Amino acid sequence: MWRAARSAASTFRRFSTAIPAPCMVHKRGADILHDPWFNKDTGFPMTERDRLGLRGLLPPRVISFEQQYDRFMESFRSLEKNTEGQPDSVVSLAKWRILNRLHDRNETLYYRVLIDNIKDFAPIIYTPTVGLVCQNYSGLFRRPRGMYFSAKDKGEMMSMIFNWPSTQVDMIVLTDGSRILGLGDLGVQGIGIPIGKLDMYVAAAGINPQRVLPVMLDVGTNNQKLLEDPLYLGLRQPRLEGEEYLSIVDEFVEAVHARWPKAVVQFEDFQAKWAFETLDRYRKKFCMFNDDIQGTAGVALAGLLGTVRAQGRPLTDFANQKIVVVGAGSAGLGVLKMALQAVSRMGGPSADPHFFLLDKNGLITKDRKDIDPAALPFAKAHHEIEGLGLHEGAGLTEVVKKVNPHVLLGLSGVGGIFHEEVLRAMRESDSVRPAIFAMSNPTNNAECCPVDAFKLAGEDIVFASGSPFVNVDLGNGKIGHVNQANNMYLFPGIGLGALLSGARNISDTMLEAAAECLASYMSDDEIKRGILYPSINDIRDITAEVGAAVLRAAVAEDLAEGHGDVGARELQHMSKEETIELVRHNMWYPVYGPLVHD
Ligand SMILES: NC(=O)C1=CN([C@@H]2O[C@H](COP(=O)(O)OP(=O)(O)OC[C@H]3O[C@@H](n4cnc5c(N)ncnc54)[C@H](O)[C@@H]3O)[C@@H](O)[C@H]2O)C=CC1
Ligand SMILES: CC(=O)C(=O)O
Ligand SMILES: [Mg+2]
Repeated sequence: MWRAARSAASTFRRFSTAIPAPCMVHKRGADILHDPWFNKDTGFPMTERDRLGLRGLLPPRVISFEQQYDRFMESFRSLEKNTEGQPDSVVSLAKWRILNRLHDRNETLYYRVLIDNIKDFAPIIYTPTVGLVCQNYSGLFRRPRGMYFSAKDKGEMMSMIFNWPSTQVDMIVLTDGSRILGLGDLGVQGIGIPIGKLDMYVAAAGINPQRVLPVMLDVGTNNQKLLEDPLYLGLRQPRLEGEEYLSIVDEFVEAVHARWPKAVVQFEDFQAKWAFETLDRYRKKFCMFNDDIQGTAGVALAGLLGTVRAQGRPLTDFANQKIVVVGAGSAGLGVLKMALQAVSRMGGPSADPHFFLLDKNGLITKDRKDIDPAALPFAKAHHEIEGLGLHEGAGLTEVVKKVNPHVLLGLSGVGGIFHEEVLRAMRESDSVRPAIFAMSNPTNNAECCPVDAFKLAGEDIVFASGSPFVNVDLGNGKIGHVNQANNMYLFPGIGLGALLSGARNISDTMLEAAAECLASYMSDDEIKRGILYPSINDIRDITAEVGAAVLRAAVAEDLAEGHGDVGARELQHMSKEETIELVRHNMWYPVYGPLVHD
């Protein structure tokens, strides 16, 4: 098992400074064993046991990293076997617990098993299981991870930020818990999302785990069930609104930038109104982005461009694609905004995109009363739809039947909304490869499952979901490929590229560069087979490419101030290959480093 894992690991090792600089430790004895960053469990060599006061605190035999790795994987496989036949949620939480215990105990081993087994473990530490973990957080809570700033901390955040033990923080993922995946307002329990996203940062972008900070901004919750739960761990008050809310976010971002002025901040799973408002408020002021609006947009655009290639059409044909987007929240609107920019680039300012946007009240038109200003650019005018027999508020089935779209894309959070009639209607699509993107998370919130999609919409479709599903056996040796259209393919590279360029802020051009890089990663042969995104096993490789593309875009726009030893001028003179090498070289890789000098 180790041998196989090691060969995958050797791919990663190429990108890293294989032997870490000697890392000396100021702690002694049990304090080292209780510090997951330094702890090697039974792997401490005798010299370190002698000199760090560890003798007698461990059983005498020294076990190698490889043996520890194999032992963990064996326990994991036994757990899988022993929980066979139990409900999915029980099995998933048991798997999460065993990984979380390792995370608490020994970070080096944890991140190594995570990196080497990312395909198996991403669904546990990330979507879908992370959703279940958030829902059950109060019961699962054993020890804290990350930082919690609450409305009660107003006026104190500047000093609180110095309670964080690491001297340097590079990457922060921040949530207020108001829209966790498609699960709604989970209050303080949403902390699981920043933790999972940052685990992906370590695995995919090689951000040093000592330099990441998951943050929960607890401004209350409107989830009545949580407010009534005696074990709920967050503030038991309704959410702050308006200026009161913004003053809390303002205070937090000021505190963070006072201590770590160059940290990149990713806003995650904020309800739409605050997602847009905070992005607007901060994006020109410091290096931040909103993953749900901007990361998702890039991943969706890359997939949409892939569907044009899958039809055997030139990319410029993107401007002619009829795309029905279901869900007009932070993700759906982010996707359409980026798609509109792409259409304008391809077809010029007079380009006329064929986008149809629906929310819970149906098709959005300019006749909509109290229309969300962010949805207005995508609202259909009467003359654009009267020929199709469509109207304000038309339902999804009617829209699909009358539009015959090339693409049906769901970011609604509503499980099963692409029901039988909708999927059957996609058979009449004007595309030779109709595309169905059921992007909502977690699994139960997907707009449809791939088995239904291939069965009802036809075997020639291209399919993508936000959470992982297995490929579909279509019989006769044919496979219906299931893509995972998830922002995990971009946010690690956006964050890493922004960090290593020392970008003052994250521009649209940097985000476009990320999307284009992902779009061009796939070969024509893969695209023809309906494979739009790389295997998650290649996530470090794709992240290196995306990170370098983002970095080059920051340099080209004169936003890069440099990072560490590499200044802005040096970045300007780097070739494409050199930027990729720089990014790879900066990726942290988990190996036990010596804790004492020879
Ligand atoms: N695959 C990925 O990478 C990502 C997936 N998502 C998923 O997208 C979903 C939505 O996220 P946000 O846009 O942030 O949420 P949101 O709450 O801002 O927006 C949801 C939208 O769906 C609409 N909607 C609700 N019920 C509907 C119905 N029956 N028919 C049509 N539209 C309906 C709402 O009116 C709203 O416009 C979530 O499930 C989230 O997990 C979000 C970001 C990234
Ligand atoms: C993937 C993600 O960011 C979401 O579902 O919110
Ligand atoms: Mg999200």
